[in-house]
Amino acid sequence: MPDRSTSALVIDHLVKDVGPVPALEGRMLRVIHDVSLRAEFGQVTVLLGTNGAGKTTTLGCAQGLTARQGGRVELLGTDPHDAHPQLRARVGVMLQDGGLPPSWRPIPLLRHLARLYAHPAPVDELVDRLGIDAFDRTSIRRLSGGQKQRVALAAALVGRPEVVFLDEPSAGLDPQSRTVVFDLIDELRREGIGIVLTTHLLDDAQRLADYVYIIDAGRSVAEGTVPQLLQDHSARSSGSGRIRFEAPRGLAGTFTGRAGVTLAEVSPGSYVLDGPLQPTDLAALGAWFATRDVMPAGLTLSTATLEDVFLDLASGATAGTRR
Ligand SMILES: Nc1ncnc2c1ncn2[C@@H]1O[C@H](COP(=O)(O)OP(=O)(O)OP(=O)(O)O)[C@@H](O)[C@H]1O
Repeated sequence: MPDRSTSALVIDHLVKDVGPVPALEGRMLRVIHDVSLRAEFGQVTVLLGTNGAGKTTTLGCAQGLTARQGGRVELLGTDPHDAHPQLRARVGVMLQDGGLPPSWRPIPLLRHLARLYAHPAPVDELVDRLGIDAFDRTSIRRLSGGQKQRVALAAALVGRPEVVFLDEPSAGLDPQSRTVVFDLIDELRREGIGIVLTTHLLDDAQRLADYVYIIDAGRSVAEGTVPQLLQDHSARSSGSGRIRFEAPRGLAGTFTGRAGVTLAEVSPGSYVLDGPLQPTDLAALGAWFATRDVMPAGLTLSTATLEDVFLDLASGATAGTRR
């Protein structure tokens, strides 16, 4: 069982340069300017960011794979950069490109990895759970992207890690495998493992995240639970909620909403109530229907999604600045 007196991972004002970069005449490029985050045990912490935002680089520093130029990193209570190799046995890593030896077959590879740990997870159970036996006669190099992903996840979990890093875990998975992987992640969370997951798939983040950090151009720009991020977004933006319905024509001018909440007839007989909607706006709309004796058709309510939050916050810029 993990020691819960510390966080699984703490990153404080991380700074990271890469290079020297030939295209910059050998200068270094600052790709992480200021990233802070905290991942707790028994939670899925999601790093969200556009391509090149700095997620993989941040994870590399978190795992101690690469030196940093500034900031503090504590993985399982220790600075991973100068930690004892034993720290590695307590950490599971699923890399974006798999990082698996291409000539091995999946099950012998997993059995080999299991022998490196004092208390490995039962390989047969992982194989069964992730449907790996269906393609065990194939070497890693010939596996499909989704099959490789499943082997990479099994490899990350075989040592019974206390914290696990999953870089784009659902990339390339068909819907069925995606469900299997998500169920497994839910189970790891219930077992108290700290899960740090990077993705740019907003559905994945919305489905899995206990806490989200949004990284943009090498900086942390927002954090919170999904409901908190949605709430902050709706406070920042008008038009974050929308109710659509069909009703007789020409009624829009008879509705008076709160400040910022407007009813428009967007095409004959099709209405949209738009604005920073609150429950009182639904009540006002219901009362308006009653006084007009209108029974609306096709009434739908849509609110902001994590995608709206992400598009609002992420500039799409990449992370580099010459040093
Ligand atoms: N060795 C390097 N030399 C030059 N640029 C680098 C190097 N390593 C990383 N970068 C740059 O740093 C930025 C951050 O890269 P990183 O891989 O961390 O992004 P990411 O958020 O994981 O992106 P993705 O979602 O596409 O995987 C990118 O602009 C990348 O091109």
